[in-house]
Amino acid sequence: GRAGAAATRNTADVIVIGGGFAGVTAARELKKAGLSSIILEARGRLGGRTWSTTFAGEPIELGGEAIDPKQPNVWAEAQRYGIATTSGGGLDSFVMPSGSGFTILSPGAASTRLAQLFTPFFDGSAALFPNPFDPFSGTGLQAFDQLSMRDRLNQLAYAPADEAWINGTTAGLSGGTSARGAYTMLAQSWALSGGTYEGYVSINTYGVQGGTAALLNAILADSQAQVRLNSPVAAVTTAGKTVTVLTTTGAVYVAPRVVVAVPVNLWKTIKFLPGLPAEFGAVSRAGIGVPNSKKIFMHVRGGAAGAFVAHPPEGFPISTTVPHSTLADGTRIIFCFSTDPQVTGTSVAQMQGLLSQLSPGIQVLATTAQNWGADRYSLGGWSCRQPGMLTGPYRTIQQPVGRLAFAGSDIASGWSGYIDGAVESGKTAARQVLAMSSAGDPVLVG
Ligand SMILES: Cc1cc2nc3c(=O)[nH]c(=O)nc-3n(C[C@H](O)[C@H](O)[C@H](O)COP(=O)(O)OP(=O)(O)OC[C@H]3O[C@@H](n4cnc5c(N)ncnc54)[C@H](O)[C@@H]3O)c2cc1C
Repeated sequence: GRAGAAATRNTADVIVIGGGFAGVTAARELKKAGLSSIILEARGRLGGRTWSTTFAGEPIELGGEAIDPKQPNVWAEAQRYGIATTSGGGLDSFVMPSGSGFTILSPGAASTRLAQLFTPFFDGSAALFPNPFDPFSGTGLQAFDQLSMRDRLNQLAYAPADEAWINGTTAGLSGGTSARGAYTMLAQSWALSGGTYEGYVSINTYGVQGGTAALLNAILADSQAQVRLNSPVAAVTTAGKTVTVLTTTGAVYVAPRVVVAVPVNLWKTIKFLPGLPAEFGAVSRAGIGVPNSKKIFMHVRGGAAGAFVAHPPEGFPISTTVPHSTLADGTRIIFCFSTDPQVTGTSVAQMQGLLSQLSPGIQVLATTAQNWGADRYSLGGWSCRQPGMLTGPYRTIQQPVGRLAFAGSDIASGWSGYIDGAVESGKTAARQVLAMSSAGDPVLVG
């Protein structure tokens, strides 16, 4: 009847909560297996922590950007849909810590020393992660997982001038201080990169032609999912064979199975009935997406360092700084990261003050930034597990609970913290959904 027809519109074989790479990939994998899905996305756009937009007339990515052949899940998606990759232009110099300031070096000289300094940091990574796509494959993981990146720096007792070259990277990845991020997080990325500094830095070489949105949209089209934007989920209730999903706007969706593909940091904001195992709430409250995380784009002119990469030390208000593109008039677009609560990224004067220290004479013309830490639908930036998480609750939070499967780069087995991890986890969640028994499920029409 009429009431039944109205109810079925909000029904599919699977409800996918969250329309980032993890959720969209899960929907596509489910479609391949013959299951329909509805994607409920809180924002007015898909993509989550990837966001293709423009700045100074150029295409930019305010979130995740680079993909690499060493990241097999996302690379395969680009190949599957015939989406080409891009790579950046030339590089003039590296700007590195020196005394209380900075020095401008040739890329070759700086890279050689960076490799020398980083290599001992990662000694033993291959034993910890012999199969780097299975984070539990190694021996001795338990003890190493208790270490923060700061603990590891301290173990190696670098001379202060040496440590300053690499602690900006460990602090930036950790979300502000090297004491926050787990050493095993970076050790696993290193192992995934083939165990060399060159392999590790090369993962930032390639972008996606047409932006990450082009890749996401290709996967989405294949999923044939219905997409409901502006649909933040407030509650997920399982009763018998039915999961009922309620949005903050009062819409109700029902399905026999659900994929929860929101950031881990958002789990604590959704009311799950019955409640999830304690590990889920504990990790969500502690956080995997790093706090205060910002990506800042700047349109600049001139400067002594030319097109430069900078690695400011821990405590400097911005971290890694990278050239993006050169415009026809010779001005440049560059970007940097910051986890300093005092840095907004939207103040030209503030960025001018900081960049002048890196590349004297540089002129900042305009900026734009995204604060992922403050964003209510990410509550954090890139993923970085904290000490003890991998060998503690991580296995549990990768598993389904009843009719709910969980997805997201934050809980990936391989490249957690990367688009690749989101794609991997979407595939895993779809497999988990397919493995859930369908015996006695309600027959859904629609
Ligand atoms: C600044 C920055 C730079 C990065 N750089 C790179 C890079 O160069 N290369 C790389 O590979 N990775 C990079 N990453 C990481 C990469 O962007 C992420 O790992 C990946 O995009 C995460 O995808 P996801 O689907 O797991 O989560 P998300 O993209 O966060 O998707 C989750 C979705 O859930 C939605 N949502 C949240 N709450 C709700 C709710 N209650 N109801 C419904 N929907 C909800 C969100 O709006 C979002 O769309 C970067 C990340 C950041 C922040």
